[in-house]
Amino acid sequence: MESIVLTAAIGFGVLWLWSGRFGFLSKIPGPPSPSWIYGNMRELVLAENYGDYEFKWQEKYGMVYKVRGCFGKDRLMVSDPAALKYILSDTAIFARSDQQQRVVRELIGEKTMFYVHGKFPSNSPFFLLIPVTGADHRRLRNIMNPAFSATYIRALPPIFKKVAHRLIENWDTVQESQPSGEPMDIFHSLHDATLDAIGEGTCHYMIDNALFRTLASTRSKLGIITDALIPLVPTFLLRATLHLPTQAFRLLQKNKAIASRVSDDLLKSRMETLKMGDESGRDLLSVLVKANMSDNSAGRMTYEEFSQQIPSVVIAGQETTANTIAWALYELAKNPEYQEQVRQEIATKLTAGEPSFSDLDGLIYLNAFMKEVLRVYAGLPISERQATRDTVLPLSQPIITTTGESINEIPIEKGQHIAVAISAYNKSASVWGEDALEFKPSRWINGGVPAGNAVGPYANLLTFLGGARVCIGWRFAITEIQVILSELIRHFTFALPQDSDICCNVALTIVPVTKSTGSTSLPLIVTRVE
Ligand code: HEM
Repeated sequence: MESIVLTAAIGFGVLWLWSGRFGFLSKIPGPPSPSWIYGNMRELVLAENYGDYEFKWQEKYGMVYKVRGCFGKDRLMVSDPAALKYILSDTAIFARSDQQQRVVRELIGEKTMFYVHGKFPSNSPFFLLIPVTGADHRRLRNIMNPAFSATYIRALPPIFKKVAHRLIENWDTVQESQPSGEPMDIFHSLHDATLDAIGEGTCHYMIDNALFRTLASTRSKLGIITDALIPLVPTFLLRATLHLPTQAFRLLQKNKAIASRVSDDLLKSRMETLKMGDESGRDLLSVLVKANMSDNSAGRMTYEEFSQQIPSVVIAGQETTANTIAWALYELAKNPEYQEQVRQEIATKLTAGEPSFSDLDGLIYLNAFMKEVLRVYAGLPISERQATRDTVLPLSQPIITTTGESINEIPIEKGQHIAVAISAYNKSASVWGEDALEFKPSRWINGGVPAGNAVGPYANLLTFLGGARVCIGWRFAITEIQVILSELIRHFTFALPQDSDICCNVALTIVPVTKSTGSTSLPLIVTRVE
C-alpha cells in the first residue's frame, strides 16, 4: 500500500514539474538555462547588482520573454505595458503566486490585505481553499482608503519633519562619538526612522524600534530552492519549520507576537477615545477601529482583520521607504554637484517652519531627483502572479516566437507563473528612451519622460505597481520621502568613502550591501552643514 502511495506521489510530482513544458510557452524565446535545479533564478536574484542579467535579457528578448525557474518550471517575465495593465487589472485572473500566499499567510495571517483575493491557483499539488474572495480585498481597501487619501496625507508633513529631526539628533550623537570624516552606516537608522513615520503617521503611536527590528537580509541559493519548494510542502511542515529555533525564525515569531500585542493595545486605547465621544480622528487607526465597531456589514471589519492590517502596513511601508531614502542618499553622495543644487533649492524655497504640500511640490530639483531614484531603484523589483484560469495576454508590441511567427498576444494556461518585471519596466528603453539605464534626474525637468497611458499611479512609474493592488501607501511614501530627504539634505552633506564598494542586492526589496563585508549597510561620510 505504502509503495502505491509513494509511486503515485512521485508520479504526481513529476507531472506537476513537467506540466506546461510543451504548451505555447515553449515557443516564447528567452535566455538558456544554466541549471535544471536553479534554472535562471541565480542570475535573476543573486546577481551582484540587481538586473545585471535581467536588463540585458530585456534588451535582447524584448518586454515579454521566458526564463526557467527551479526544477524546469517556466515563468514569463513581463514588462510590456498592455500586458501589465491586463495582468494588474483583474485579481481574479492573476492572483499572487501560491508561494507568496503561503508565506504571507504564515507570517501575518489570512485576513491581511496581502492575502485576500479571488480564486486560488489550483495547479499546485497542495492548493489551498481560501474562504475569502476578491470582494473582501475590495472591502478592506474601501475601508482603509480614506486614511491614505490626498486629504489626509496633507496633514502629515509636520509628523514626518519631527521624525527627520529625531534622526538628525541621532546622527549628531554618532558624529560626536567618532573622528570627523569617518564613514557612518546610515542604513539601519533610516529603517528606525521610517518605522517611526509609519507608527506616527498611521496610528499616532511610536512603535518600539528595538522590538520591531527589520528582517532585511539578502537572498541565497538555499532561499531560492526553499521558495520553489514552499508550494509543495504540507502546511503542518511549513508551520513546524517556521518554529525551528534559528535566529531568523525566532525574530519572526517575536515580531508576530509583538505586532499582535501592539494591535490589541491600539484597539483598546482608541476604542476608549471613541467611546468618550471623540470621533475626530482620521488616521488609519481611527478608520479601522470605527470599522470594527460598525453595524454596517459592507463597512465592517472583524477583530482578526483589524489586527492583521496594522502589521501589514508596517511591513509594506517601512523597508521599502527606508531603502528608497538610502539609495537617494547614495546617489547624492555620488553626485556632489546635484546635491549642492538641491541644497540651494531647499534653502531658498523651504522656510524653517512646517512645510506645506505645495511647498514640497515646488521643489523642482528635489522632486526630479526623487522620481529618478524611484525609477532606477524600484523598491520591489519583481512581483509574482499566477494565472487562476486560461486566458490570453495582449501585447503592445509584437514578439517573434522561436518558430518565427510574429504574435500580438500570448495564450496563458491556468497556473502559469508570471513575473511582473517592475524594475525592468522602469528601465525599458522603449518606454524611457535609449538612456533608460542611466541615473539622470534631468530627464524629469527637460520633458524626456513618457506622458499619458501610465501603468502606475505616480509619474508613469511601476514602482508602486498599478491596478487593483496598487500600493495603498504611495502618497504617504512620496510625502515622507520629500520631507525626510529635504531635512537631511538641509542639515548634512553626504560623500562616498574612498573605498566604497556598494552593490545593489535583492532581499525582498533591493538593499545596499557592502561587497567587502557582505553586510547590508550603507557607510557614507556625513558632515553637518554649518
Ligand atoms: C517607496 C516606498 C514604497 C514602495 C516602493 C512600495 C511598493 C509597493 C508595491 C510594488 C506594492 C504591490 C505589491 C504586490 O502586489 O506584489 C505595494 C503594496 C502595498 N503597499 Fe506599498 N510601497 C511603498 C510604501 C508604502 C507605504 C509607506 C505604505 C503604508 C504606509 C505601503 C502600504 C502598502 C500596502 C498595504 C500594500 C498592499 C496593497 C494591496 O495588496 O491591496 N506601501 N507597495
